[in-house]
Amino acid sequence: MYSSLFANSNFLEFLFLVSAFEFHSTSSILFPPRRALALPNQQNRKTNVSIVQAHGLVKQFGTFTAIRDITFDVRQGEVLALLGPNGAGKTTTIRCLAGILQPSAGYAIVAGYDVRHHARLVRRHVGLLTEFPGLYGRLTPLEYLDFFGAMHGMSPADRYQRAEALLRHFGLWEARNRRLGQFSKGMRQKMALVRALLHDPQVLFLDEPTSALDPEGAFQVRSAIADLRTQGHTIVLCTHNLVEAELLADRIVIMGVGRVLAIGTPDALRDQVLGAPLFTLRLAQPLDDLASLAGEMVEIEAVGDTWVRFRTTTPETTNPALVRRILDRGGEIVALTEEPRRLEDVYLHLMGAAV
Ligand SMILES: Nc1ncnc2c1ncn2[C@@H]1O[C@H](COP(=O)(O)OP(=O)(O)OP(=O)(O)O)[C@@H](O)[C@H]1O
Repeated sequence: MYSSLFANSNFLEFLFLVSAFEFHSTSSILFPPRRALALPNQQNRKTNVSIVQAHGLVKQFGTFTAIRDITFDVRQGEVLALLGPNGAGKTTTIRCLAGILQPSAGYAIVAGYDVRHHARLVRRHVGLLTEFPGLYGRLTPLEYLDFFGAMHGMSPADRYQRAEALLRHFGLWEARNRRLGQFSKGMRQKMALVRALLHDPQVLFLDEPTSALDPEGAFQVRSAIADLRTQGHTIVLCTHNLVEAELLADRIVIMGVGRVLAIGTPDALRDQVLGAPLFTLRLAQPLDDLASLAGEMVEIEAVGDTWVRFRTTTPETTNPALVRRILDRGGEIVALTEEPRRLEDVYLHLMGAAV
């Protein structure tokens, strides 16, 4: 019976919150009071301060090593996406960072606290949205949030004020008197986001927040995350959706099974894995010295009578100069297009190399 309880993600989430509450209720004298509530429309700023630092994290389950040598940081106000195949260790990584799993080796500092030695403090300062969040279907949104706000040690006035602000922000205020059991999946996921944000956490961990949703629900939740990003929330997002990662994340960590393969902005990953931007220039008529003419300015990948495909790291200055040169020689340009360098190609390339 206990094993089935522990296997239930709702129960784990409940433990997560209760343990945060226990700490708060016994230690409020030792630690400073909560920060003033930040309303959802307040603008936060991006800074270079690392609010999440993972150094050589390892997690073993018995003899099985789920993650090894995981190292990255997340700056304040940054959205970092963890991308990787099934079983790569994304959930294990964020569970270690959220203070739910004890790392087997390495260390991590989250919101100023060591996850190994101050897991409860870490849990108090982070919000976690699990892949399949459970809601209590018989409660209304306000009852539900009031319950979890109390768990976090918030006063009744704070609980109501914060719940109202968040429900309004996420377009759920009109549904405040409906039971959660009547909510659509998109609404439920937004409620789970509201709950994760209720105690104004410094870092938000979102584990595949759109994976179980239909396109409309996924759009709603993605928009909500984009809003949070605009406001400067610090977010770690696990996803399988490359478009979502590119849309929402400042930087992306690509994981192979149990380890980090690459980290960077989408453009930096493209440059790193696929090389410099690639362009194709097409002419109306053949131009005799096209290859030598272009070859002096750019790195040619392929060339024909009426076209040339080339790379350059400085397209802003090099491409106009190349165009001028071709026109001066009497060439007639039909098109100059940039070849798409898709994040999917980066991902597949890295997965192929990692096998
Ligand atoms: N409690 C556990 N006990 C034993 N093995 C576990 C446990 N939790 C996770 N694992 C294993 O660790 C590995 C990484 O799992 P994890 O859930 O972190 O991957 P993931 O990248 O989140 O996968 P997915 O994309 O499928 O959600 C998997 O092989 C998984 O079976």
